[in-house]
Amino acid sequence: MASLAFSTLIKPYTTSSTKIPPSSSSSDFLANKDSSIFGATTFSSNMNFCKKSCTGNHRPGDLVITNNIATKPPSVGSPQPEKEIENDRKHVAWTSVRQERWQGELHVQGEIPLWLNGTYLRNGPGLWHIGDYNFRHLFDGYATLVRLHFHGGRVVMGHRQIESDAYKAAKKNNKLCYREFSEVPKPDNFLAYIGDLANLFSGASLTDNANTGVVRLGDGRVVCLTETIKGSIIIDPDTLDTLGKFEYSDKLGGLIHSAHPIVTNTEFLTLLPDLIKPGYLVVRMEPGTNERRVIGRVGCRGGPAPGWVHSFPVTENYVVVPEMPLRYCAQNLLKSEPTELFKFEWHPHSKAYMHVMCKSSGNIVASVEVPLYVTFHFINAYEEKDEEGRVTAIIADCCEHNADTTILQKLRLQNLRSFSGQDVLPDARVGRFRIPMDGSSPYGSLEAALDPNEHGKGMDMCTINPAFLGKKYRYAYACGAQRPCNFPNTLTKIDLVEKEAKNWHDKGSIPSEPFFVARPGATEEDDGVVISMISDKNGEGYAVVLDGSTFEEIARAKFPYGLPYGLHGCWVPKTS
Ligand SMILES: CC1=C(/C=C/C(C)=C/C=C/C(C)=C/C=C/C=C(C)/C=C/C=O)C(C)(C)CCC1
Ligand SMILES: [Fe+2]
Repeated sequence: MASLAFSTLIKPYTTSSTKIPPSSSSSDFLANKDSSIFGATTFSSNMNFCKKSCTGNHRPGDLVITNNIATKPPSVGSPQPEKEIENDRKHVAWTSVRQERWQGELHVQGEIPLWLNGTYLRNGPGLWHIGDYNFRHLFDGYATLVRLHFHGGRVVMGHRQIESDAYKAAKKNNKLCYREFSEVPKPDNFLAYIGDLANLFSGASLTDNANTGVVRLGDGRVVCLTETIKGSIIIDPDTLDTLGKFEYSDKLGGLIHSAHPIVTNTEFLTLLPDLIKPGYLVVRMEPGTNERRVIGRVGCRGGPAPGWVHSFPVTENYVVVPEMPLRYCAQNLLKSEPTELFKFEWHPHSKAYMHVMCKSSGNIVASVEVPLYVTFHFINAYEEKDEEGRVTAIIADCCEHNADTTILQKLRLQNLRSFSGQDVLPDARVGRFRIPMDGSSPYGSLEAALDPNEHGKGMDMCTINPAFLGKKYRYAYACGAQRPCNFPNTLTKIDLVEKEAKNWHDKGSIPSEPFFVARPGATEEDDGVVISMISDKNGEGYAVVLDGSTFEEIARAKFPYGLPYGLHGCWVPKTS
C-alpha cells in the first residue's frame, strides 16, 4: 500500500492501491447462527415493535424493522450522481438498526495485529422510530451498542439495543414515553400535561436513553452514558446485556451532567451544571465507589444559564470548565416542540469564558474571557511551563464550529437523509485556546491549531492516545471532510506539531469516531492502531483498522449488514 503523505489533498481510498482483496460476499460471514437471535427475522414493511397478533418469525415485543436498505451491488465504472443521491436518502448511517441484536465472527481482509486483544465498544443512537412515528434529530435515537472483539487476528462483532426504561416503555406502549433530546411525548389530555410538567421538574419524564458514549471505569464496570444523570446504565461488555442503572450513592442530586466524564484507572471526573444558580460543580468519583465528591464550584460569569458542557478538558493538575455562550434554556426544556437550538439558546452578549480549577484544592486559579465559540468535543489540554517549571498557560484544544450553532440543525435526520451533492456541512476547525495562568491578561485566545483545509474544514469526533490525556501531545484522530458533503466523511490524523493531516476516505461512506489503541510497549505516541466502524453505501458496513502512524488501512472486516452511525467508544482490554 502506498504511503499516504501529509497532504491537503484528500485521496480517495481505492481497493486497488491496497493489499486487501476485493470485497467479500455476504456468504463469507462466519456468523454464529445460534447467537444471531433475530437473524432469521422476517422483515415487515415498516419498523414496529411486534404485536401479539403478528405471525412473523419473532416474539411479541421484538423489534421488527423494514429492510429498506439498497441491496444492489456497488456500481463500477463512471460515477452515477443520481444513484448516489438515491443511496444517500437511504444511507444506512441514518437508517434505524435492522434488528435488535446480532453476533458473529467476521471475515477479515488484511491483517489485524496479533497484539490487538480486547473489545472495542461503540455507543450511539441507532433506532429513530417507534411504529409509524419518526424521530427528528440524530441524538433522539434509542441506544445501539456495537462491540468488536479482537483476539488472535480474528474479530467477532455484536450489536444490541440498550434496555433503558425509555426503550422498554416505547417497546411496550408503541409510543414515545420519555423526553428525548428533541422529542417530547404528547400528553393524552390536560391533566396528563400538568402531570408531565411536574414530572419534568422532578426529572421523572426525562429519558434514561444512554445513547451518547460508553466508558470503562477503573474498577472494570462498563457504563453507557447520556447527559441525563439517570441515563447511566451498566452493561456487560461480553454479552452487551443491560445489567442495570448506575446509581450514584451521594446526595448531589441534579438532573444533568456532562456526557463525557474524564475516566482513568484512578478517577472519574465530571461537571454538573447548575441551572438554578448558574454555575458548575466539579465532582470526582473513586473506582469501586458510586459516590461523587465535590472538588469545587465555578459560578458563571455570563447568563442567564450555564453554557452547554457536553465535554470538558483536563490537564495533569487542573480541570478546565468551559462557559460557552450556547446555554441551557429552562423555557426550551419545557416546550413540547423542538426549537431552533433545541434545549439551548445562543447568548453572544453573555460572552464566552474559560475557567480553570485546581484539581487538588478546588480553587479557581484562572478565569478568562475568550472569543465566542461553539464546541461539543474538547480534544485534550496541557500545561505550558516556563524554565522554572511555573505554569504560564493552559492550552486546550477542541473541535470548534466557528462560533456557529447551525451544525445542530444540520444533524436533524431530515437533513442528514437528504444529501443532494451540495456542500452543506458547516466549516469546523481544531480550535486551540490559550488560557494565561500568570495573571498577565484577563483574556484568553482562540485560534485554529492548523489550517482547516488540511482536513477539508470538517472536524469532530476526535480522540487521542489516552496515555497523553492532560499532557503535551502531538497527534489527534478525528472525522474530517471530503467536500462536497453534508456530514464528516473522512478519518483524519492531525499532526499538531507539523500542522498537517493525513486523510482516509471511502467514497460514499460515513466513518464513526476513530479510536486509537496503543501497541503494548509502545514508546511513540502514534504507535498503535486506529479502529472505526464505517456505514457504507448500498446499506453495507465494515470495521476498519488503520496503522496509527502511517494512517494506512491494514485490515477491514465486513459486517453482515450496515449499521447506523454511532458516536463514542471505549476499549476494554483483555483480562487474564
Ligand atoms: C435528553 C436530554 C438532553 C440530552 C442531550 C444529549 C443526548 C446530547 C447529546 C449530544 C451529542 C451527542 C453531541 C454530539 C455532537 C456531535 C457533533 C457536533 C458532530 C458534528 C459533526 O460534524 C438534554 C439536552 C441535556 C436536556 C435534557 C434532556
Ligand atoms: Fe460527544
